[in-house]
Amino acid sequence: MHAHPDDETIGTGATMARYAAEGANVTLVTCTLGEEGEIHVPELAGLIAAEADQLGGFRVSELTVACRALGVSDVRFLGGAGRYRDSGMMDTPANNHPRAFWGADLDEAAGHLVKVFEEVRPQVVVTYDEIGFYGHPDHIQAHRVTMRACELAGDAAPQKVYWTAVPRSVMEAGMAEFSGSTDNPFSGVENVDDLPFGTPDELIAARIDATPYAEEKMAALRAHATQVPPTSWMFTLAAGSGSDMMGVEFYTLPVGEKGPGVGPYGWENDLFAGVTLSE
Ligand SMILES: CC(=O)N[C@H]1[C@@H](O[C@@H]2[C@H](O)[C@H](O)[C@@H](O)[C@H](O)[C@H]2O)O[C@H](CO)[C@@H](O)[C@@H]1O
Ligand SMILES: [Zn+2]
Repeated sequence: MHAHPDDETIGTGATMARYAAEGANVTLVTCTLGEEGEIHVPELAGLIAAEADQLGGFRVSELTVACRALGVSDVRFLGGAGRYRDSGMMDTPANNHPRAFWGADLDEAAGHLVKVFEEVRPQVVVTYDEIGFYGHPDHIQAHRVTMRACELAGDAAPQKVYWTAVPRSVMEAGMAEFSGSTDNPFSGVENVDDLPFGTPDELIAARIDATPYAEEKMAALRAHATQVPPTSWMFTLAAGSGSDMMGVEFYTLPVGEKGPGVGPYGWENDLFAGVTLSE
């Protein structure tokens, strides 16, 4: 359950590609069309919300191409395409748009997700933590709607709910990797504790190694060209010594029992560890 087209790839693209390839039914629910995003493709600049306001429709096409690269075919929008609008960054005027996801009625929005749960019957659901990983209103709302849907769904609720996360140790490695780089995403940050995200390693529940699917993730990132320019630090990381980082994604487990794991903190390498698979 993601907020905008591109989040599925940035946060969980390798995981989605791995499970799709392994034969799991992967359903993506995206809450908005990303109407309020920036545009990093100069020839498309006129689509911006303040002008033609066509970016949402274009990002639907980017999402279609990205999910094809990930091998994911069940791609849905919460309440149907266009029901909820990208709310923009926190405390911007777009927060107050009548269809802004940030202002959605929680139970109404959760009801749309319950309908998906009742149809798909997921054993596992993935979304963001309480701060939406980095504080974007649509990410926070995606968290709230998902957790509310789990409360309302009864026997259609998942056995396990994961939240995307990055271990502090990986953040520190990333800061070291980019310390001398001109496109340092951590510029101005002295200490990993100063970052608004990052989870203590001991609170991580799963380290999903989908390294064999890193290239699928990169292809999907390239599909989101309006949001992820070729100069993005993600491409720098993928081309550098941090390339393995792109194929490994981490999660906490707020709902459900952790299955068998490895390492000092017993990290799972399978989101379905310990899950009862329906026939
Ligand atoms: C990854 C993600 O959630 N992207 C959102 C986010 O995009 C940011 C926004 O454009 C901001 O103005 C930029 O400075 C920042 O670099 C972007 O990551 O917010 C957008 C508007 O809500 C959203 O469309 C985009 O998907
Ligand atoms: Zn987002």
